[in-house]
Amino acid sequence: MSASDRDRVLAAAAVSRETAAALDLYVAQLARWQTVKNLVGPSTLPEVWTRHIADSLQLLDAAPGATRWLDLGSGAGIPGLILAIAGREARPQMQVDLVESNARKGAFLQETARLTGASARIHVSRIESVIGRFTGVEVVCARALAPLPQLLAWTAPLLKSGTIGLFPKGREAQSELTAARETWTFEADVIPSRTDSSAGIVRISSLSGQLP
Ligand SMILES: C[S@@+](CC[C@H](N)C(=O)[O-])C[C@H]1O[C@@H](n2cnc3c(N)ncnc32)[C@H](O)[C@@H]1O
Repeated sequence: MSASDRDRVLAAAAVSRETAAALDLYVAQLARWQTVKNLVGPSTLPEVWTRHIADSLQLLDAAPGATRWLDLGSGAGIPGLILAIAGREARPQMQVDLVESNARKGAFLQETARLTGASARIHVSRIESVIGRFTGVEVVCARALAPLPQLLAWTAPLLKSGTIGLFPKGREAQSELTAARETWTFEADVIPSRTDSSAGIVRISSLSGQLP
């Protein structure tokens, strides 16, 4: 891990010392669990501040003021737990639900949420089993989980009720949008990623129905 990456990311996020300490704790937990549980791609760990933390934090600006978040397929808490740790400083009502089916990742999320004091609720479950339980969600997000048509199939009831979808994507963003439009009607824009010039955040709103 590069100390300068850390300092740059924290300065850009303009977080307090308390939030910085909680993010440091998250990074320490990730490094500790990674040695035995392999939570993230090993090659990404040295770049954790840019590849995971900054990549997650940029979602906050894609949904200004939103405080009720749902993160699907959270893995090691990316982006959901990072948003729960850092988002509450500017948004005291911040509450993030995280859905992750893998038990060892779920255990990491439970322990790290507790240690960091994050306002996160962890659901160690399959998305299909729990997605119908969530109400009042302002933003649903998912990184590196599934192609856009599958994400929309899972989240359609929320997106039809006014929830915004934020889905970080790589070069495949446009082709996945085209594929999704074969089935769904929605408004979308692609916000350029601040951490990867070839990537973007697909923002979906106003999903209005499944075409016949
Ligand atoms: C490639 S990882 C991405 C993790 C994290 N979002 C990230 O960007 O690093 C996908 C995660 O989704 C979880 N997952 C896949 N299908 C799922 C499902 N149907 N329900 C819940 N979790 C699922 C996997 O266990 C895995 O941790």
